[in-house]
Amino acid sequence: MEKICVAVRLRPPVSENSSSTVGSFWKVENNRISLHKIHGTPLSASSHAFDHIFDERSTNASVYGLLAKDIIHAALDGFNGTAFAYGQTSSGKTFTMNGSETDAGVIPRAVRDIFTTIETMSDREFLIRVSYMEIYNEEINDLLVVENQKLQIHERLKEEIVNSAEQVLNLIKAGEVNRHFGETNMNVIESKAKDSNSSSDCSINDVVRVSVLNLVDLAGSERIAKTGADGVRLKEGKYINKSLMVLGNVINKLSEGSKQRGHIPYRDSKLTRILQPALGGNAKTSIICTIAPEEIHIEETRGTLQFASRAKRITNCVQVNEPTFGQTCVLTNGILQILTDAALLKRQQLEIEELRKKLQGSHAEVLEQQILKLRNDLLKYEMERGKLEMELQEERKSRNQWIREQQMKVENSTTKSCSDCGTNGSQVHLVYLNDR
Ligand SMILES: Nc1ncnc2c1ncn2[C@@H]1O[C@H](COP(=O)(O)OP(=O)(O)OP(=O)(O)O)[C@@H](O)[C@H]1O
Repeated sequence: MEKICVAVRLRPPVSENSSSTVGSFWKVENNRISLHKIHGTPLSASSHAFDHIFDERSTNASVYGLLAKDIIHAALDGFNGTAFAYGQTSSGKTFTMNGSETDAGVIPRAVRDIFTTIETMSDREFLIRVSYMEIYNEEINDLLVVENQKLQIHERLKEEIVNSAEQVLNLIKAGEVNRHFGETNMNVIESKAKDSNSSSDCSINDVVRVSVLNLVDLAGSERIAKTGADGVRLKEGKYINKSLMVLGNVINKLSEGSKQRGHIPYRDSKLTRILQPALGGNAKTSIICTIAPEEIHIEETRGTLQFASRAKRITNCVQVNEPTFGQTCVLTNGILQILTDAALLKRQQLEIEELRKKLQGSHAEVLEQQILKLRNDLLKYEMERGKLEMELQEERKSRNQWIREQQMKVENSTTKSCSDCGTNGSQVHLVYLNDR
């Protein structure tokens, strides 16, 4: 059992003067953030402690080091991992996940870290697959394939096999063009110990570890209220809010004690279905909640801090994704399942049945083709035979005709020369005919 790691990051004020003209401000002390009255005491109801708090001077490097690095390294060891940013619009989610020109965010740092770490892990070989998608208006769009739009949760996203950080970053850049709002970036990491061919038995070295790493940049949670959106934006806001509302509900439920919690509504939104392993499931998870320091955002910030406090109470059940004795892992659409003995047996029976059907099918097909070929050959021979028979009859006719002519000639000449030589005319015919 492992608690979700939750941090809060305060972005710098938009204008230098904005914080000095207000009556209250957020103060960061160690791992605690509190709302203070100017020249006054902290408001006790607005004081929260988290795993980490990053003030306005923090860098993406420090956020990555304290919040994401462990998850990325654990993913390379076979654990599922998720890191996502949550917060109101313009509070710094994209700055944290993607970064800026001068300060790369969690995603590019993670991608680079994955490949540099793999270099050092000389005892294992890795297969890294990347998919990149967004959830927009409660629909899943594949950002790597423009035609793959409005996918169902069970439909496969394109997974690109990659072998360098640059390749992944280029894919993200290309996918960015197709993007609307909220998105999920998913890396599937598969690894196997090297030199595992020593025995024909399934040794521990043959075990493949498959882990899924989700790096998620969520949309802002309050578009309708703050932007006065209408039309398409209103629809977007409605769906984005639905995803985030369900995410809030799931976190609320999970934060309650296991006895009270009851049904967890993961299935109520695409986002929570995808994040299910990260929330109360088998994954190491970090959430970075971004907040704005300005007084006009105090209510939103309170909401974000409440979300963060609840998330902090969630425990996940984290285990490495490799089959233990009697178990096998299968990966379907990025969701990893570990099969028990019974499930494995059933699966194998189905596979055998399927193979048998295929085998029977293919055998019958081969026989049918052979029969068809034999039939064709037979037909061909019969036609040839008919043709030859006709030719033979023609031949016989013309020979008989020729024989008759020769007989007549012979008879004539015999009558004429019989008295000269006394030769038997029929003998000449026979020899001639045999020579033709
Ligand atoms: N920690 C930070 N340090 C410096 N600048 C920041 C920081 N956080 C945010 N900013 C700046 O604040 C602005 C808004 O941030 P950002 O776009 O990341 O917000 P967001 O939460 O992703 O918004 P949205 O929900 O609209 O996508 C950007 O100009 C960004 O560069």
